[in-house]
Amino acid sequence: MAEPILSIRNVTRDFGEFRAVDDVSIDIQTGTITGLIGPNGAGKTTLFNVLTGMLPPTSGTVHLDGQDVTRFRPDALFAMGLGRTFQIPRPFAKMSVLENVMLAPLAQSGERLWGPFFQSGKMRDQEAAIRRRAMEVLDFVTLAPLADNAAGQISGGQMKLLELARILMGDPKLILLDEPAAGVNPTLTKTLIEKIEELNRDGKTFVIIEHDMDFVMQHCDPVIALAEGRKVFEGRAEEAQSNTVLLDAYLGAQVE
Ligand SMILES: Nc1ncnc2c1ncn2[C@@H]1O[C@H](COP(=O)(O)OP(=O)(O)OP(=O)(O)O)[C@@H](O)[C@H]1O
Repeated sequence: MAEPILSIRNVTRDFGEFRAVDDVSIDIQTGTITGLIGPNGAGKTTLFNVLTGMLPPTSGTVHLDGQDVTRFRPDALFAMGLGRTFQIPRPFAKMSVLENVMLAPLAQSGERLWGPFFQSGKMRDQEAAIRRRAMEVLDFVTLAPLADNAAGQISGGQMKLLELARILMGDPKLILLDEPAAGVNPTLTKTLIEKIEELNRDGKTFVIIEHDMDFVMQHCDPVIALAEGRKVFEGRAEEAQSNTVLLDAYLGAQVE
């Protein structure tokens, strides 16, 4: 098998005495849409935060494309092709949808990368190129008609599409989505799924945290489950549904 795009080895993350992620090892294969499931508090978002450099692991390693990126900063990882969205989108509310997208590479790749352009006389050309690219990605995520609207005024589902547009500015090869369908109406969820599948056919790899089991069953393969910080299942979606360890984990979490 080809080298995994992301290799997570024995990752543990403690908050004081509490172990939120416990010795997790996962290989994400290039070209897959992996579903990451598990009851509330299982450690899914914490694992994303470790993978994207927002939190250092207490121990363990993360390799991206074979390179050890453990403790790399989010902007460095974004520049290397790792994009992520958040459970709760947080656009700059007063800025337009287009401006939010135009800011993405500046805010996330850092001045190091873009600084020289802005110091040179090419600034205006550069801004026009960023604007063109931003309109392209807005068009792709179906938000072009809302380009001039304030980002704070669009719906929650549209904000999720806006987040996807922002990370697409970096042309990521690996995209981590945290609950993309949560709180999104069925029409926009359908659009989001179509876009994910189109990007996937184009070669982009996805890891998706999602509670909606229909979504996971239909669109994710493989499925990985965490419970109380540990990996308790890895396999096909159909197998997840009848896995007793996993069912116990969900029932246990409900009882608590
Ligand atoms: N910064 C933090 N400080 C202390 N505890 C934290 C912190 N972040 C997360 N935790 C704890 O770690 C555990 C795992 O949380 P996490 O958000 O990763 O779970 P999750 O699987 O993403 O849950 P959900 O599905 O509800 O989003 C929870 O018990 C949470 O309270």
